[in-house]
This record gives sequence, C-alpha cells and structure tokens, in this order.
Amino acid sequence: MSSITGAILVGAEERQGSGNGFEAVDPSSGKALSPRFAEADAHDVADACALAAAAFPAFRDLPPEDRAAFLERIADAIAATGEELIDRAMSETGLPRARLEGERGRTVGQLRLFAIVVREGGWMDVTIDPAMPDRQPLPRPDLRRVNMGVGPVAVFGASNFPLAFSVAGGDTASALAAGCPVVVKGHPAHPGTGEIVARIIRQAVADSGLPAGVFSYLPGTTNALGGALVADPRIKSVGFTGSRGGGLALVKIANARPEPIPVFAEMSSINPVILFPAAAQARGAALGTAFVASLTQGAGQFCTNPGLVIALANSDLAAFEGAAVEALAKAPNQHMLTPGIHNAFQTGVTALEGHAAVETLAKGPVGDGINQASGAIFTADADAFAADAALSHEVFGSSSIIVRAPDIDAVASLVSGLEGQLTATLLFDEEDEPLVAPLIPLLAEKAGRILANGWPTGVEVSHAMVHGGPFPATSDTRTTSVGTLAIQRFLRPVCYQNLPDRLLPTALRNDNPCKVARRVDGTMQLA
Ligand SMILES: NC(=O)C1=CN([C@@H]2O[C@H](COP(=O)(O)OP(=O)(O)OC[C@H]3O[C@@H](n4cnc5c(N)ncnc54)[C@H](O)[C@@H]3O)[C@@H](O)[C@H]2O)C=CC1
Ligand SMILES: O=C(O)CCC(=O)C(=O)O
Repeated sequence: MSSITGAILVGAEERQGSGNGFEAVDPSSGKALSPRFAEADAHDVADACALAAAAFPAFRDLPPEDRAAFLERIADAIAATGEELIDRAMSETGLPRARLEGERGRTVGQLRLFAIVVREGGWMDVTIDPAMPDRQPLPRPDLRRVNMGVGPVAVFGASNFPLAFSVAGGDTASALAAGCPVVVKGHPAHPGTGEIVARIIRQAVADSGLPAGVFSYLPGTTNALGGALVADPRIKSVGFTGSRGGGLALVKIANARPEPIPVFAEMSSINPVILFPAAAQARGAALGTAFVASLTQGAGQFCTNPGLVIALANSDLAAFEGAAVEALAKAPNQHMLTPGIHNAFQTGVTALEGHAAVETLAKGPVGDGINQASGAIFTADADAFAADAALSHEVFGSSSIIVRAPDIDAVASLVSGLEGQLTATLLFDEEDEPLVAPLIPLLAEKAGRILANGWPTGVEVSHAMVHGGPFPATSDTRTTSVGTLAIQRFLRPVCYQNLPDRLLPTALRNDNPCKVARRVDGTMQLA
C-alpha cells in the first residue's frame, strides 16, 4: 500500500486541508499523478510553528548522543526505503533511477555525517575563560560560552534535488543537528516524494520519544504559504534553495518582520570556468568534451552548472569549441523537472539566440517529448559580454556562453565584473601558472569554492566543503548549505558569567560531562 496520502503533517497530526488541493505532474508525460495533495494554509503554518516552538527547549537540550541517534534513525529508514521512493521520485521529476539512487545515498550519508558531528561536539565551540579574581587592576569574571540552536527553522525544499536538498536534505539535517525543530515547506513539484520522506522523519521523532513538534511537513503551491511560514514569529531562521526571485522574496519578508531573521538562500550562479592557453593547446578537445558532460548532466539543472567559459581568443580555443560542439550533438535529450523550469530555460535560450552580440555555437538534439530541452552553447566577445549584465544571468539548464578574451587582463577584468558565484573553475597546465596565480585572490572574492582542473557539478559532502558564495549565489556569504559547516547557520553563542557549576548547561560544567574538546583560558584541551 502506498504511504502517500496527500496529507499535511503537522507534528503527529494528519490533515487533509480545506481547498481542492493539487497534483504532482509527471514531466515526461504531462500527466497528473494521484493522489491529490492538500494545500497547507496559514492555519497549518501557525499550528506547526506553535508545536515547533513548544518542542524547541527539549530538543535543544537533548544530549548530543540522543540527537545523533535520532539523525541516524532517519538515515537508516531512508536507506531502507525500497522502490516506492525511487519510483515516485522518478515519476515526479523525470530524473533517472541511477541519479535518484545516488541522491538517496547522499541524503543518508549527510544525515550520518551530521550525527558524527553532533557526537563530536566541536559545533558547540565550548570556550571557558576561568575567573581571575586577583587580576589587577580589575578581576576577571568566570566566562563560559557555548553554541546552541536558534529555534525553529523553516526549510524550503529544492525542485532539482528531490532528496538531498529537500525534506530530509542538507538544510533539515543541519538544523536538526543544531537542535532546531524544522517546518518544511515541500516543493510542489515532488509532493509524493516529500511525503514519503516526511513520514519517515515523523516516525523517527515518535520512535525517539521526542516532542511531535520537532518536525512538520506543509505541502503547497502558493507563495502565501511560504510567506506565512517565514513571517511566523516562532520561526528563527530559514534555509532555501531555488530561484533568485523566490529567495529574495523570502529575504524581504524576513527583514520586514518585527523581529528580522536570517535567510540562508542559495539562489543563482553561472559558475565561471577559465580556460588557460597551455591547457587549451595541450588538451583542448578533451576539455571540450568534459565541459559538455558537466553542462548537460541532469539536463543542466544544477546550481553548479558551468554557465560561462572564459578563454583567450587564440587558435587553441578551436579544439575546445569543436569538441564541445561534437559532444553536444550527441548529448541525450532530457526532460526538465517542471513545465515552469522548461519554459524559463526556453525563454533564456531564445533571448540569447536573438541577442545581437551573441553567436549560437551549438544546439543539442531536439527531442520529440514534452518538457525536453536541448542544450545550447553560445559565444560572445569580452566587450559584448561585459556591456550587457543580462548575459551573465543564470539560465537554469544546459546553457553556457564561451567568452573570448583578447588577453589575460581582459580575463581579469571580466572576472572583476562578475556577480558572486558558488564556484569558479581554473583549467590550466603548469606553464599557465604565472597567469593563474594573480587571478586566485580575485576569484576568492567572487566565489565560495575554487576548483583546479575539475568541473563544478557534483558537490562533495564533507567538513571542508563550501557550497555558498557572495550574492546572488547566496543571500548570506558567510556560510555553506552543503557540508558540516552548514550547522553554524542555525546556532547562536551564549555566554554565562559567574554561574555556579550546577546551574550551567551540561557542556560547560567543570567535569566536562559531554566529553568535548574545549578552549580553556585560550588553550585547546582535548576531551
Ligand atoms: N540556482 C539554483 O540552485 C536553483 C535555481 N532554480 C531556479 O528557480 C526556477 C524555478 O524553480 P523552483 O525550484 O520552483 O524555484 P522557486 O524559487 O520558484 O521555488 C522554490 C520554493 O520557494 C517557494 N517560493 C518561490 N517564490 C516564493 C515567494 N515569492 N514567496 C514564498 N514562497 C516562494 C516555492 O513555492 C517553492 O517551494 C528555475 O527555473 C531556476 O531558474 C531552481 C532550482 C535550483
Ligand atoms: O552539484 C551539486 O551536487 C549540488 C547542486 C546544488 O546545490 C543545486 O543544484 O542546487
């Protein structure tokens, strides 16, 4: 029996909503998928947020071991989902089985990684400056600092990663790891996939003996729903992956609240790739082929998609471009995630095709199905690209512009003119290094991750990863939405001055009952 009922999950309660609801659509056929999903409204938002606020103190103060075990319980249950999850995600997104199975593995892996992080305790950053009663001219008080969860977090699932960036994705995993209850606004493009995962989290909440408000799932299509969630005074932070317009709308709502809150929105990036001359000469064709593989992966529906190549306009570029044209002609035509995303892609590509200063270098094969997008590669010269800001806007999908720069100064000037990016990629050989080195500090100002001789798609979930970057890549450049640093988004530091040991939070007590590494009087002490 299917575990998908179309319900709104407000803590332990299931609701059917009052309106007509909505259906998921299979992007490969355009057909609606049953069942109908309830449309959550402001009433559901208020109830979910009230429950989350009530659950917060107990969840925040849960011993790290118990919170880690809760994350592992969710991970184990997602890992054990059989075909139903993958089949439903395939129907709702058009993504292939292997990709979704990989994404399930990544989702499980990141939950387990956060469990390790929670147990290890470094996230608390326990810092103790012991009292110095005899210090002259003034004594120093006893000061003890620890990080703790900020409160309930609103999470907006992404359309393009129905598992790893959705209901139990990185935002949810890092918020739960930080001790924050989560209210998910599910993405309307994959509500069934969302519900299966939401039910798993809800069951883990119950099996772990946690208050039901630790997790709620609100399916819905309206902006009013997302707006009400961000505006609710009990929500203390927001995680979002999606469009620039959507992310900015939520930032505006969050800033207009009587109590403004942070929004961690990952929005738009064209991920510049810089091709240096020696690399172009030595292996231009191989790089051109690899470029198209990265560009067309998942129909280009990655925020890390390489939407811009900057190269020196010399004869060696021909091999790169020629191989890219050949590879694009063979690239499989893929369904895009939703009719809306497909339309946005077509609009973006049509605008570039019609742009007076842009030449269409190659188009991929045209499919005969609906919502299918053929990839597109354009070229422009450096002055034309720099003269029109629209050319550096994200076209979400397999679309990229190769910009031909006359010399390395023009490359630097193009980089300086770019908006903030998630990634910047350098393709170079050893002989190129004198040209590469001066660009690295410039790129570090622009991007959250700088890669040498690789491709930006496919983000490792690890401790050192930064999947963030200056605006508009994200709305808050100080952190990441992938990797363990993501937990910091949902923490705040609290300092306790001169409290008796018995009244301190457990992690700050003298005998270190949480067994965490601590900085005491400026020196790190291992547990
Ligand atoms: N850079 C990236 O990582 C991604 C970019 N996109 C871009 O977003 C476009 C649309 O795709 P979606 O994934 O549907 O993104 P979206 O930004 O339209 O929607 C994401 C979520 O935010 C909600 N939302 C959007 N605008 C809102 C508003 N004004 N108020 C309240 N809630 C709002 C939606 O209901 C949905 O749950 C794509 O064509 C593409 O341009 C999409 C996915 C990832
Ligand atoms: O490339 C990846 O693995 C992550 C991409 C991503 O964050 C996105 O497309 O939203």
